[in-house]
Order: sequence, then C-alpha cells, then structure tokens
Amino acid sequence: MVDAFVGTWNLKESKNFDEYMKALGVGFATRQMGSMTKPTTIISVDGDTVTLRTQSTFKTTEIKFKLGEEFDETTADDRKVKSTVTLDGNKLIHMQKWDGKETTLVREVNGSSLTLTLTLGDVVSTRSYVKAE
Ligand SMILES: CCCCCCCCCCCCCCCCCC(=O)O
Repeated sequence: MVDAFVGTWNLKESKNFDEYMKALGVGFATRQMGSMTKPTTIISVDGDTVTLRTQSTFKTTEIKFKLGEEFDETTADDRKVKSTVTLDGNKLIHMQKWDGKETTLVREVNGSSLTLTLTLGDVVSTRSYVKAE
C-alpha cells in the first residue's frame, strides 16, 4: 500500500553513504556535499501516479511513476537511468539500470520512520528518515 509512504520525511541518520556514492563513481567534492546534506523527501499519490521529490539546498530531484512501469530518470549525480518502482509487501523497491550496472533503493515504513536502503553490489548504505509533524 503506497499510502503508507505518503508524507514529508526528513533525514535523521545516514550510514555508509560516502561508500555508496564512491561505488557510483561520484567525485570527492560532490560526495562532501552529499554527506553533509540532509534532504527532505516528499511522497504523494494522485490516482495511480506516485510523485517522489527529494529536496535539499544542494540538489533536488523529482520523479513521477506508475508502479511496475519503466521510466527514464536523471539522478542527483546525473546518471541517465532506466527505473522501475514496485511494491513488494511493505517495501517500495526502486531499481535503476544504466551502463550494464544496477542499484536498488528500497524504502520501508515503520510508523513514523522510513528506512532507505541503497545497495550497489556489496556496498549497502542505510538512511533513516522521520516523518515531519
Ligand atoms: C536529491 C538529494 C540527494 C542528496 C544527496 C546528493 C548527493 C550527490 C549525489 C549522489 C548520488 C546518490 C543517489 C541518490 C541517493 C538518494 C539518497 C536519499 O534519497 O537520501
């Protein structure tokens, strides 16, 4: 049920994000900014279209998608990827594919907490978000 993800979520804690950005090939200066930045993610639903906006003073991205339908996405580090988002139980699974590589961004809600798990090969980063009041 995507409804559980709807709301405004603020980053509270981040683990291993620098390693994840390194695995993506993100350069030093951008990684420094990325590590310091505390984004807000706003998720909304209109009919069968989901909007996921991640905003910060450094970068802002917004994607609109229908579950299970592939779409083109330009990521915060400027990768041009093919993305598909699916719902598996209570997990929102976002898969990005580019240049023969793939990464997953898995979001899971537990009450007022949202956990984002970023995986690329054997590199895993966990980012914890808390719902805004
Ligand atoms: C859009 C805001 C993202 C904030 C950090 C930007 C850092 C520079 C780009 C690194 C690429 C990482 C891919 C996106 C990871 C999303 C992290 C998140 O939503 O918390």
